[in-house]
Amino acid sequence: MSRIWDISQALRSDLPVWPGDTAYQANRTWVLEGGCPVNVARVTFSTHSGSHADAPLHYDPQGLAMDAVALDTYIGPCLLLDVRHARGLVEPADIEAQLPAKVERVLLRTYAQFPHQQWHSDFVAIAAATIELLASRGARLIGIDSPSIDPEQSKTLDAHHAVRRYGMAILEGLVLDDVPAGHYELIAPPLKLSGLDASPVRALLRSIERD
Ligand SMILES: Nc1ccccc1C(=O)C[C@H](N)C(=O)O
Ligand SMILES: [Zn+2]
Ligand SMILES: [Zn+2]
Repeated sequence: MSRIWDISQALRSDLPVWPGDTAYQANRTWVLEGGCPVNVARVTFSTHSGSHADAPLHYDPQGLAMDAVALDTYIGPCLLLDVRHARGLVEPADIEAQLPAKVERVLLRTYAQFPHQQWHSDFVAIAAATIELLASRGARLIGIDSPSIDPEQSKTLDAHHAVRRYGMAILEGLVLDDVPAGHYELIAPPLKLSGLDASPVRALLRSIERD
């Protein structure tokens, strides 16, 4: 019997968001009462809310938008690595020993405890050299529990541009506290948001029955 872990943040009104970005907001537009047969809501949120996928368009003006990316990148075998020892940037030395010769998708756990209630500007990001190492091992997707693979104050977005050079996909804002490091099936397709730069995902990990 396989097990499923939900590694997604809840999208909710007190969701911490990137400084200056759009807060998550939901309003009831139809209320099931007095002859109205349904409840319906309207939501407003940033494309980078919670657990999300970046589209190449986010960091490349000619990049593919969210509705145009290949979906198989977000579904398939992945390796979750525990890099809670990393400080500032996850460097190649932080993961090399745990990295197989070939890997398709890598998720990095940087938090001892995911900060659900408050924004931390000093989150751990990823060095461009680490993206290059992952690409050299065949990685098509890099995921992290931090809100970005680059530091909050970065203007050069070195990790995002390394991802662009290798055509990799990005997941950010994952919640990895409850999942032991190891091999899983990742299921985290983005919404088909036409022409947009990112999308929230319902990210799941499913255990792999090893024979
Ligand atoms: N909302 C923003 C507004 C401005 C600049 C960055 C963000 C981000 O959310 C960072 C993003 N998650 C990233 O892909 O690095
Ligand atoms: Zn993002
Ligand atoms: Zn990003």
